[in-house]
Amino acid sequence: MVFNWFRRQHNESQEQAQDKSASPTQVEPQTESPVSESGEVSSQEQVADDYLAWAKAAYKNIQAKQRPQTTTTPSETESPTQAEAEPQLVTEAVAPSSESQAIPIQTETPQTESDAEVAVEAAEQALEELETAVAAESAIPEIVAAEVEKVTSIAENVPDLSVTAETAENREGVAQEAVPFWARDDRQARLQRLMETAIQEPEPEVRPVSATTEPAAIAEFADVVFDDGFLWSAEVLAAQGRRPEDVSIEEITWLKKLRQGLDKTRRNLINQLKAIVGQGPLNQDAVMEIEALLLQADVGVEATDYIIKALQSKLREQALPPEQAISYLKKILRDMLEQPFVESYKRTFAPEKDTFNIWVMTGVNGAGKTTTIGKIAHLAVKSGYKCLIAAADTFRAAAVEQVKIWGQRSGVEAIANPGENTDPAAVVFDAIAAAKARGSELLIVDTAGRLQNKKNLMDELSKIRRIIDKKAPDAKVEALLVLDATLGQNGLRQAQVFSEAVKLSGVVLTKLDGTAKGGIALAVVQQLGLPIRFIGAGEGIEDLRPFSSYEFVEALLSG
Ligand SMILES: Nc1nc2c(ncn2[C@@H]2O[C@H](COP(=O)(O)OP(=O)(O)OP(=O)(O)O)[C@@H](O)[C@H]2O)c(=O)[nH]1
Repeated sequence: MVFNWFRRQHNESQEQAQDKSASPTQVEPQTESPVSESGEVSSQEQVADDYLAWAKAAYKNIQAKQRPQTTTTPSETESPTQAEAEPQLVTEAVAPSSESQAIPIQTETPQTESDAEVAVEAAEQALEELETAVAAESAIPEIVAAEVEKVTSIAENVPDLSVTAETAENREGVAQEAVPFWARDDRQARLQRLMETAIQEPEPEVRPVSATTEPAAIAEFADVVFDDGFLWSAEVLAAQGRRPEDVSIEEITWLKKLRQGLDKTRRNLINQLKAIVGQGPLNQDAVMEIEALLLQADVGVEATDYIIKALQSKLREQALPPEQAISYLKKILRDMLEQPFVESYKRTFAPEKDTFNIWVMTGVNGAGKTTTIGKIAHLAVKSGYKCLIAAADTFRAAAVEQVKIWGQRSGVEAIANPGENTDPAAVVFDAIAAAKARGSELLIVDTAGRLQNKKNLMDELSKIRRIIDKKAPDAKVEALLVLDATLGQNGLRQAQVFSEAVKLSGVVLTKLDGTAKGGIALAVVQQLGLPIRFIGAGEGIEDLRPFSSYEFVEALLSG
């Protein structure tokens, strides 16, 4: 059952999800007692205990999901080389991505695992080639020698490689019979050298699975200390009604990253806001202070006015302690971010399964368009979609190369037109034909982001649209604007131009990591009326996720 990263649920329930008006990311959070099912308002300690229990359960499940990869014992059907190599290389808990530090209890990152697997495969292949060479009637000494050399050099270069004496002897035994007499002495000497150099490791020691991954120990977790980021992420997921058994380490890692990314914006906002809103109805000074804070975070004038009015009217009605005032502020922000869904836009933004979806990506150069295309392609592949990229930013030759590289990273082919300054619409034409021929479900179209001339931009985008309408009239077409969050209010002006040139389905906000201008998300929604569809918080392939107003606001305002 594939997890759909766009819908944040397993694909099995996609059909039902389409009927629902709210996606899981928009589930109204249970602000009082997120985990308790009794309906009673729990005490804060009880709530904290519930979250902790949830975090432990999630941790247990994450560990359990990783365990099958980590405790593999060699099966009888495996070749001696595999059987000997695996226990040695893969006995520690394995983190699914390079971000293994996201797991609160540190485990060894198995960096050597894939290297070694590749090396074992290479050695196997080289030995096979050697056997083939020596078995061939026509084999000549030079070929045999070259093959032996190859095996030897692989073994020399990979100290962990468990090509053991037995393996080499077995191979040799098989090969010896087939070796013509004239090759034997030379080969014998070289194989001897191979064995001497390849046997680097003693008998592989199968280390016991650590106590914390044993079922009994998992159940307890009494002395597990979760880091703050893990607990916060668990709390955010639990509050949205997620179940511990459905949560993956990638989701936790992403939330930690988002929170970390918004750290600068949050630190500038939260303490001062708490101090101000905790003093009862807002006087003129308090209003000005909040205004300054929000404007500094690039929330924008209109959005700031709206927030202050909403906050003020609530605080006039009722004096709230700081925590509750912040909770109310969070609700105001969430409602603002959700506003586009109330009137104009569908909440869920995911490629429809078994349908031809075309997503046209727009944005100025440098906004992170190429990177975003690669990340979305990666999400699509992970979610089980057949995906293709159209490299239609033909304005810059480097853009085509970049998008191809990102395509390779995500395992998605990029259709490009050789030659400089080719017609982007022609690339789209070819890409649609290729996508149809291959039964692709999602075609992501890169476009040039020339802003210097609005007319050019409009012409180019409308030409692409015309081709799409003609070649794929039944396709479900969306257009996304990629916007660099670090540009703050300047980015809004760009967004304005693009939204006049093409009907946008939403915005991808990139580079939220490390900016103090995270409030720009609110300005985009408030001033342009566009929903945020994805957010990027890093340069890595995993550093982009569908936008969730709840998660964003929590990351922005949780103390
Ligand atoms: N920190 C950070 N950097 C990002 C993010 N997204 C993209 N970048 C970086 O921004 C730079 C520009 O990204 P590109 O994807 O090449 O931008 P583009 O819009 O395609 O621009 P051109 O390649 O000039 O057409 C690269 O160095 C990316 O690594 C993000 O979410 N966080």
